[in-house]
Amino acid sequence: MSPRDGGFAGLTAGGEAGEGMVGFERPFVEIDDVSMRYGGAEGTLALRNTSMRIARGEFVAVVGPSGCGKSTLMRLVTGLWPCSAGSVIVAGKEVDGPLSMAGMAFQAPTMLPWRTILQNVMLPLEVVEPHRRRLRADRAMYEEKARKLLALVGLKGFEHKTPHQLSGGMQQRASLCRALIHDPQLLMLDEPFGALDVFTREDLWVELQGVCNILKPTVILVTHDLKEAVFLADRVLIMSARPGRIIAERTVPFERPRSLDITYTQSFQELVHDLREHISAARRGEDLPQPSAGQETPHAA
Ligand SMILES: Nc1ncnc2c1ncn2[C@@H]1O[C@H](COP(=O)(O)OP(=O)(O)OP(=O)(O)O)[C@@H](O)[C@H]1O
Repeated sequence: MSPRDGGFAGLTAGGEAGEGMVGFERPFVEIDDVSMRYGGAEGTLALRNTSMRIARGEFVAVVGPSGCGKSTLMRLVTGLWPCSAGSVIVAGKEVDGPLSMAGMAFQAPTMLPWRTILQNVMLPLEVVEPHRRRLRADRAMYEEKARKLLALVGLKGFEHKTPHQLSGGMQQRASLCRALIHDPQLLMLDEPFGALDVFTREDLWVELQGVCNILKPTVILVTHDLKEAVFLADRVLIMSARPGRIIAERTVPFERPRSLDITYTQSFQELVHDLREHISAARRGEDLPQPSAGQETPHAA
């Protein structure tokens, strides 16, 4: 994003790591034969020989039994932890430390209680270069961008409230804005709506879909909610029980934009049911047959 683009232009796909990558067609995220063990040789093997490919701009959901290594995968992709074996490559570069091009949102919105919502949303700009430098030069433009993001998720008028003056759902909306404020090319969402009631959650699916339609980031969403995975994703990856690896995937065939009405259709429910069967089998330590040819995608690892 350029500080001279007036702010809202920054609400479209792009960003520093994309510059000079015209014609960049290799997968945006490449995870090759990754294993991860916590706590040394005798520790917990969280992931074993996991591989996947994610295309630029693709929205991928990762589902699997509890404790199978989904959050671990997120940590490896964002560079918060190094992998024990294998490689993680994002935008053509091996990940060897925290990725500044990633925006993250987790189950708990973790807003700083003494800062206003606007200040919380702008927080990444104070720590992520080159925005930190640019923020000093053009604070008004970045503030405008934060306001526009907040308006996009229905928080216009709440900019100067503090987090405790907002509901859980409103805080989660603000945390999505915070994840998006530095124009991330990669959006990592780890159970972002897990703590919310079903109505708020569904509202936020629609809002997230709308935001992604404008910003077009590459998204990896970890979720236990299979409806959420099918509603939001282009492709759903299913992990085995720990040590986790991808055992199956499903391409989601529904056109965008999707309305919540599709969640009541037979084809939607069949896909959710199919995912549930895979996860039940994974919990029992079984692998179901791989997808038929029509369901495979070119990004499959
Ligand atoms: N910091 C850590 N130190 C040691 N072990 C860890 C650490 N973080 C996770 N683990 C272990 O690694 C395994 C995978 O954990 P992870 O949090 O990645 O799973 P998950 O699929 O995200 O779980 P859930 O669905 O329950 O959120 C678990 O057995 C967990 O106990």
